[in-house]
Amino acid sequence: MKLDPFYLIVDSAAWIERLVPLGVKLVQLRIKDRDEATLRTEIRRANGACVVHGCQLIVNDYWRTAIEEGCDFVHLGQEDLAAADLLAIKYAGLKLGLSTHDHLELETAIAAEPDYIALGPIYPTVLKQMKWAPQGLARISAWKHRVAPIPLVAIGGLNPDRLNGVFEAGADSAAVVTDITLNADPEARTREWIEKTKPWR
Ligand SMILES: Cc1ncc(COP(=O)(O)OP(=O)(O)O)c(N)n1
Ligand SMILES: Cc1ncsc1CCOP(=O)(O)O
Ligand SMILES: [Mg+2]
Repeated sequence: MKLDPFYLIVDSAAWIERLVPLGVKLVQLRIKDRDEATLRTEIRRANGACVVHGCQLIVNDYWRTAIEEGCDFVHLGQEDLAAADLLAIKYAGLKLGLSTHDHLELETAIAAEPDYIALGPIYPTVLKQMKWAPQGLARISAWKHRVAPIPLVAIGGLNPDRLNGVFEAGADSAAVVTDITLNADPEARTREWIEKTKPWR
């Protein structure tokens, strides 16, 4: 499976409706701490916008609601995976992306036969407190060697100036949150990401 090299991650359907029409082809809805009804409405809205614009939606964490809302791709961290019903996810035909931060997590992820594996944080991130030190570019190459042909996603502290480095190290896709959502001009920054990831498309 080929992943788009630009992987946007946002926390609301409003962000998806705002940025996906610019040409984003791979987006994750990463919602935290919202009630079930809001979550469902957000997933439904996000799915609608992605269908209209031919964008692949990936729902973070909430795999049951994703199935119920007709989505086809979920992202799970290691703790999410341990609590999830992997057979139900596969039986429903969902594609699956998994987070990894160390070798043990990598082997756990490979055993689950995912559709991509993410490695992070590559650089320091301001999005959330991480237990792991920044992994660096050499780790991407080591991961690529182990996971291929499973696509590899790099995440954490990425910006347009760091893209050449992560792709040359072996990443298939670069995921981003705050470089875009905290940018003074998210639309212009999104266009810059689309442009700079073109050579790997
Ligand atoms: C592409 C991608 N990579 C890693 C993560 C992190 O997932 P997780 O470890 O479950 O942490 P939360 O995002 O749920 O806080 C991700 N969401 N996407
Ligand atoms: C969720 C997550 N997992 C590893 S790094 C990260 C945060 C990525 O956010 P940003 O692109 O703002 O550094
Ligand atoms: Mg999670």
